[in-house]
Amino acid sequence: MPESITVAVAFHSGYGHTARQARAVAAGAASLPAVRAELCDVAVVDGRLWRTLAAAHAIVFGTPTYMGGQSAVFQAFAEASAPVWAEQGWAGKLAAGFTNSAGVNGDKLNVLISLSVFAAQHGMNWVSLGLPPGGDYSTTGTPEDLNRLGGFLGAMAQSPSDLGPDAAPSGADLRTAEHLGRRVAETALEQVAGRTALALGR
Ligand SMILES: Cc1cc2nc3c(=O)[nH]c(=O)nc-3n(C[C@H](O)[C@H](O)[C@H](O)COP(=O)(O)O)c2cc1C
Repeated sequence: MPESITVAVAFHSGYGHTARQARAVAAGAASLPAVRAELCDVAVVDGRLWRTLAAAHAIVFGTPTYMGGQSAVFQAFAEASAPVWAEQGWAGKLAAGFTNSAGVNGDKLNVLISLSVFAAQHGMNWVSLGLPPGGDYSTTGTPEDLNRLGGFLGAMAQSPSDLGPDAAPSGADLRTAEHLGRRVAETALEQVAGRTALALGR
């Protein structure tokens, strides 16, 4: 068992809303003992970023939804990862994803699908959100429910277009992001323990 497990949160945020979601994912991961979370802003693509991601056991990818897709800055990072892809440097790592947009729907699912395909191209193992749908899914739901936006592939958050990042995303969406970070960290701990038991290195 290594001394600690590292979960990297590789994200872009144009105006700060998705950055709050990223911090919540990191807080959820770091809430487990022996887990360290590293926040990586992919707007800065440098050697430090690649070294941090190479050392991580899991990478959670996050981006705002812009024009129904991932932001151009995130996509530039994704394309810059091609040399890592060529060597399958992230193969076997865990991956997960999150996105935030102004619309309740806003085409967020398209972004999560794109992030999961990106992870699959890298040979990573995708961790889903693992929560039942809350909110308007049933008449007993409330806006305070975890997963109030009813996604399964990753964590979704919604920030009304006239609220700043001090006021959005909502507490429920941030707790949903925390849940994702914790779930990824738990899965990473299980994976490392399993590999140790089987004496498989990575
Ligand atoms: C260029 C651009 C495109 C956008 N496209 C969408 C969209 O397709 N769907 C949506 O619901 N919101 C869209 N929005 C709103 C953003 O997703 C929303 O403001 C989000 O909170 C921004 O996150 P950020 O502060 O991390 O950049 C768009 C915003 C911008 C600037």
